[in-house]
Amino acid sequence: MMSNDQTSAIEVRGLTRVYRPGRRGEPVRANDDLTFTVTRGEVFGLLGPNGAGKTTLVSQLLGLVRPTSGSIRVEGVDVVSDPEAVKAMTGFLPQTGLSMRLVEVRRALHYTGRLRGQTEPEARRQTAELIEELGLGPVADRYVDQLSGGMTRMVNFGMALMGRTRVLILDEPTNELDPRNRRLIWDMVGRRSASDGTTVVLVTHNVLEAEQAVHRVGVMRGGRIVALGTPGELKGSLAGKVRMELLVKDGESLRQAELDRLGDVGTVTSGGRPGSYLVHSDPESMPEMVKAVTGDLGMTRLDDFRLSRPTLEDVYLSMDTGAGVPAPPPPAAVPEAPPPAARPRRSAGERVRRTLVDFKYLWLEQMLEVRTTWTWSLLFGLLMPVAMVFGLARIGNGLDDPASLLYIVSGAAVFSLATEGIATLAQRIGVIKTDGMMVYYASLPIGKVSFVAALVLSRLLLIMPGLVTPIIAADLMYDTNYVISPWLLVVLPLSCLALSAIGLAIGTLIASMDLIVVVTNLLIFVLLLASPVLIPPESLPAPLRVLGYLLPPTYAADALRHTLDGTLGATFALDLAALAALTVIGLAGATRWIRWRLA
Ligand SMILES: Nc1ncnc2c1ncn2[C@@H]1O[C@H](COP(=O)(O)OP(=O)(O)OP(=O)(O)O)[C@@H](O)[C@H]1O
Repeated sequence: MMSNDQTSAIEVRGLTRVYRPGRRGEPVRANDDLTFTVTRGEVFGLLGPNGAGKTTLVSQLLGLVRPTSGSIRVEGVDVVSDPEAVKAMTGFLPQTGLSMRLVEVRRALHYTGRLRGQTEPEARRQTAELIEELGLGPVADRYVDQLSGGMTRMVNFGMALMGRTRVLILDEPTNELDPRNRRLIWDMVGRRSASDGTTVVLVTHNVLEAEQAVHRVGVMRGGRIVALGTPGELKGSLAGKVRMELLVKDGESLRQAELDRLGDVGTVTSGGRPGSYLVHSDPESMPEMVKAVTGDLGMTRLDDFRLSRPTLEDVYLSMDTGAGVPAPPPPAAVPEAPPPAARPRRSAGERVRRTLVDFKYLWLEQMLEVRTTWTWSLLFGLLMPVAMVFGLARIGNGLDDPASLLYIVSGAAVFSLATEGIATLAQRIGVIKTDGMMVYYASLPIGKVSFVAALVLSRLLLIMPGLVTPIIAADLMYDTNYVISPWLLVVLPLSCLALSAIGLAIGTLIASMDLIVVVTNLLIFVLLLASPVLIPPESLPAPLRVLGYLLPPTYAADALRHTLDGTLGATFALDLAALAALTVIGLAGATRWIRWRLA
């Protein structure tokens, strides 16, 4: 989509990211003045211990985390000013928290392709190819969340490949995989880079395997790149050395005197697990080294020892302990970046079409996820409101009095709507945020409008039965004499929309899932206790009456009641206006507040 006449696909300059955890926490410099380039078609590995800043770096490459200072260009496009363009050309495999877990493997791949802008035939073709290539045939029609951890990872890897993007960012792609599948992943990464010219940035802890797969490695520590080069160049610091690996029996450790003795003949580092040590020395010192091990330590203390040439893992481990760190090479000379390629403007028609396609697949995904909870939804949507009508029959003058009946029916309908719409939608957003699924959605080139619309409309179908069943139930059992006005067609969906928008806004605004649950339950509780939804306001004490009119569901219940008894006057118009305003404020706010950038 964009072209850059330089050969560099990714240019990072002076990139720094400081996190400021809480009010009292010390600022954390997760990335500290990083400067490097990744050439087009290169497989670039990022290695480093936990907390080195690798995930922060890849999140910044995707525009999900905003840099504190410095710049990133992907294919000539500035990530900060145009993250959407970067997402459109980047496939991403996050470390955790992928969505599409409650749909089948085939759909997860297909929908991801469509959300990345593929046409229907392209998405189908690539889905079939990847199922074949990744060996997912036997599980293609199973739900992703029913697969083993390793299989899920394979599916997630396939999702990252959908759309044939120019850049792939893979955060620990081989986690949880067996050796055969690890090999398969590395082979596929190699093929994409060699034949399609795909640029790959991959984070891995698997140094030995990375050595086979990557062209260049950046080793990170404490937010900085402490070594950068090809595996061969990095091993240069240990070139000509002999490597001896020692494994002491039963995970015991060497005593200080023994470490000192080995230290006389070479550099000793930890082998990365208990009782394992690496000694690197000059070939001339080899006889002395063997003597130190077999004579001084004694074979009875050893489980194993072997001599070999150093590997990239040795370089990595030696850096990890601080011993033998190769001096970081000076920052690569980055050529002056060309001005960002002009982003071809999409026509308005094309933008609308894309938004609708995104909406369709996000909505389908949401609707299909509901399959897993349909029994509960059915129970809630159909039985609970009916049960409420009869449970509330003693309020006021009971169900035999038409005025009282209307209050109870519309109150029960709106109460059930508020529970489903406000509480479950807020909690759904909370789960999406806290489970890290937002990372997945935010990494796709989709708009927030389609995302929000798909969420709301998928819930709308679920909550509508809760609104309609008490009306029908009461009509079947009592002679209600409702006025069936066409306004019902406005009031029912508008009430659902308004209360869903409130749920969405609550879920979006509150950061903690626990707090979302408390707030939504509290809202429902207050609604029950103090609202003219269920009881005529005149029978309530004044403070409760006022409180009731502060609650949005009151307007929904009031509008419903007026529609059913045909009193469509000024109060009714006011109710509709309040519901419309709540819808607009809730949806516009949620679209604005949903954090597409994570930090
Ligand atoms: N949202 C955040 N708020 C505050 N600190 C953060 C945040 N995200 C990361 N950090 C801190 O930034 C540092 C780098 O974290 P990062 O996740 O980038 O490391 P990593 O190299 O990917 O680690 P791992 O290999 O364990 O995934 C760590 O000290 C971490 O605690």
